[in-house]
Amino acid sequence: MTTTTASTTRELTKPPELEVVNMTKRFGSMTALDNVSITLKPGTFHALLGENGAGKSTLVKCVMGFYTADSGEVSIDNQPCTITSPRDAHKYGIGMVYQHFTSVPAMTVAENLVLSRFDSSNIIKWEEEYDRLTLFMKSSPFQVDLHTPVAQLAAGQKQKLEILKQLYLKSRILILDEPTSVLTPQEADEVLGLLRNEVIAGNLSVLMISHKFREVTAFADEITVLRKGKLAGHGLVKNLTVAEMAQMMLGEKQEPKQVEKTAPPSHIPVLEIKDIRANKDNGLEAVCGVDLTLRAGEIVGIAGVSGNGQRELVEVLAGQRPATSGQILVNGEIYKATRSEMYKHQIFALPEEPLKNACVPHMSVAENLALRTFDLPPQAQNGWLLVPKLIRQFAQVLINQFSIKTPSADTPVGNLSGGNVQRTVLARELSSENVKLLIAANPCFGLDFAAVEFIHGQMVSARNRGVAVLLVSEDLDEILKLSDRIVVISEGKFVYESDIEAADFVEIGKRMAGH
Ligand SMILES: Nc1ncnc2c1ncn2[C@@H]1O[C@H](COP(=O)(O)OP(=O)(O)OP(=O)(O)O)[C@@H](O)[C@H]1O
Repeated sequence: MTTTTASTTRELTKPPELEVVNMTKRFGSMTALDNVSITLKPGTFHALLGENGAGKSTLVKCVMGFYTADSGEVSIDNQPCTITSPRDAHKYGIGMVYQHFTSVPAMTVAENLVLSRFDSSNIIKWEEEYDRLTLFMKSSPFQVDLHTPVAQLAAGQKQKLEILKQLYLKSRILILDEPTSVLTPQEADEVLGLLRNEVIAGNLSVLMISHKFREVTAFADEITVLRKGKLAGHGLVKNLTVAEMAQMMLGEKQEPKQVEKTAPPSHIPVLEIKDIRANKDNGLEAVCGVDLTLRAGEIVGIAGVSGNGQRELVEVLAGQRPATSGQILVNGEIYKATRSEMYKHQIFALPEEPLKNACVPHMSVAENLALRTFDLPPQAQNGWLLVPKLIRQFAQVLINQFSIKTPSADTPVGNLSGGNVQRTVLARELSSENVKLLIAANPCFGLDFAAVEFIHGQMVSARNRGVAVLLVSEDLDEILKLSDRIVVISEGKFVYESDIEAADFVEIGKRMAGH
């Protein structure tokens, strides 16, 4: 069916069929994608599932022309096509939306849209552009104010802009790589719901990488599952249960193993934050005087939309950013977050963006796993003589225990998939039996469901052993599931606090959105 509307700037023809046939991609001796075929039928919402390292990103990067496949082909409406760059993909109507925003914060929505065009000329006639953009916005499934600088948009609006960019570029096939990881559950539902409406109207096809079964069952028509680089299953969502999808991903049945909290939190304060203030990199205040006491055997969740000061607060606690005023006590002693204090009080931190903040990408998995302990026995003798064999053995235990998918312990950590980098850092930070205070920032970002369950279990077990856990997360569901107490951070201030049983979800959503 072809639909055209004279008053709109969007050509509403049916999207083309995208077919990937027998695609293989190797990295050295490692086969990331092994003879995989997938068909994205016109006007369908298709989810691409798989464990961390299954090959999902490699598949879509081959389709987008970021990588060149070793064999196999892509065809559009049964015509084989050569795609060697995202610009080529765009010619065939294929566009991609990433986990992270790609718009320029200091520029307005209109400027970002015009900038995104591959054919932008050197001279831009703004009046004409605004007329065209206004018409385009009217015909779009959602609207964002054209004159607002991107820096002032909430996360949901920014993600809508990323999608609008693709509609503006007339993409008819949208590839989304975990598009909701930075959104609140309400924002995620809104964005996916609007996309689904476009799919139902026959204006778009969507291929979405996701680890969230809730979103897959609510919005997708069809799934394709990858396992260890191979096609592991395919089917219609309406014919499949979540357990069946999970089984396709893992190759085996997995019963959910929820770790229960065993006792209420103690009254012993471990971390006391008193009127702490800290600046952003640009010198403006990010943390505006916050107070919090975290007790042994307690998980406190700090909820908030990213960019509200939580990253800077975690950096202060982890010794990566100075506080401009205020005081922090750990176990009643003044704490300045030095390495020796962290060691003395057994404080462990899982920062955001672990590849950048907690790993040395060109060093091996084994070396990264040993970063905390390489100079301690038994991995080192006399504090300086490193024993590589023991470092590797120690690494192998953690690789098995945390199911890190890596060709070997000697592979550079920068070559692992996002989820496996995260597992490597978690393995290093959570494996210490002695941890007393754990500070975790978005610990499950990008992890597959089995890994999330495992990490959540580890955090609750740590809590049950008396560890004080500060969980900073943009995933509200995660905070509600794990925390004993919830605090909402907005514009650098704690604007809501409640025991989890008494928490008011509507109020939390409002406070997170800055109301
Ligand atoms: N540039 C690269 N060099 C070497 N190996 C790579 C490279 N990119 C990916 N790999 C490997 O290919 C495999 C598949 O990775 P890919 O990123 O496609 O997985 P994924 O399913 O998207 O995982 P995740 O859910 O963790 O993002 C992994 O084992 C990864 O280590």
